[in-house]
Amino acid sequence: MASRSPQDTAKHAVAEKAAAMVEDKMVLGLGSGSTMRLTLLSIGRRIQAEGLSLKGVPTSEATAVLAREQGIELVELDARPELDLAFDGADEVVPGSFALTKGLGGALLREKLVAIAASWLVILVDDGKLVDQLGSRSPIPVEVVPFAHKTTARRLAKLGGEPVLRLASDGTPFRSDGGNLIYDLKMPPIGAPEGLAAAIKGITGVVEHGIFLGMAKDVIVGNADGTTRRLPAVLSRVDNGT
Ligand SMILES: O=C(CO)[C@H](O)[C@H](O)COP(=O)(O)O
Repeated sequence: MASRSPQDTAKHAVAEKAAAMVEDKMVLGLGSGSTMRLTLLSIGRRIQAEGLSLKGVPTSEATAVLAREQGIELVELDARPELDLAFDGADEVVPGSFALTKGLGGALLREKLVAIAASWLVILVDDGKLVDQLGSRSPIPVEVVPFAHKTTARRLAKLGGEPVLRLASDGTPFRSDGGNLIYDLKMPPIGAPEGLAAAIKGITGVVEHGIFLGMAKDVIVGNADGTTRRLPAVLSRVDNGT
């Protein structure tokens, strides 16, 4: 077997830890990305070994396919508006506030809808994702409607960053599962994410952005040596965007 990179080791460790939190008959929110993929595989192993009966709301088509393969029954969020537990990855996490950047995988809209519906949102990251301020290692993904998207991008630029239209691997504009476009807003490190989040959301043509505030209840960090640690719980919350 090929040896794992330190980052892969961390992701596997955090996936195992997350899967251990699942209890029989739970309805789960299922995020997207490579860490979630490993988490779904770990949950699948528990389903096989223990016969757990689980339902889940997927946040992307890719997650839907894998979750079904693992034996998780898919349900509509409208049918189960409260989820027992949700797992997701993130692109940046600020320890303490649990402010997050998400959406480099392009699933931020459904991810936010699921995050808001979850009684307990657990974020799963390797420790390279921890930052002092959002915007330090990742742009802020912003999902916009295709109509007049260049005009929307010009308005985004007025917030002080550089919006870059995301392209798919074939060079055409990337489309989200909802058929929208994504601009990656390159910003200097963001001192006050609440203000920026509200300003982005206030631009007509913006569907959603990847700043997640006050949503994560738990952050599990995977380390390169295969251990995991939980970040100390958040004491105060800010607007969760509902
Ligand atoms: O927000 C996301 C997708 O929209 C992912 O959760 C985020 O990009 C982390 O992905 P990975 O686990 O592959 O690093």
